[in-house]
Amino acid sequence: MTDASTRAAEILANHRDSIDRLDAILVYTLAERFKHTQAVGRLKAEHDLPPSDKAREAKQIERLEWLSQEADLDPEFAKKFLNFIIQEVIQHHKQQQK
Ligand SMILES: C=C(O[C@@H]1C=C(C(=O)O)C=C[C@H]1O)C(=O)O
Repeated sequence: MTDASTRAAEILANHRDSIDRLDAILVYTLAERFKHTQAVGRLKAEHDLPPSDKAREAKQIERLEWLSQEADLDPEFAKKFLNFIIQEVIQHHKQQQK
């Protein structure tokens, strides 16, 4: 291997280490979020509240748009990602009402 390719392999390994740590943060963050949404689902089931709340979601999407711009993240991707999670949460809430 040349010096340049050895250096490139080191840089790649460092980036991948960081990516692995960030993936762990994402998994723990999502798990923590689902713990809270499960608690919200229990509360909704106990008090006969609907599984979804479109007004709350609209506020979250608006905030996310601003946050993504601040963070230099594609806002369309951020919206798709949040929507994907919220749809999963709503399914959980529907299950909790059965
Ligand atoms: C968690 C809630 O239930 C649903 C899921 C949401 C979410 O995952 O952020 C937001 C709104 C609701 O449609 C809530 O009402 O706060």
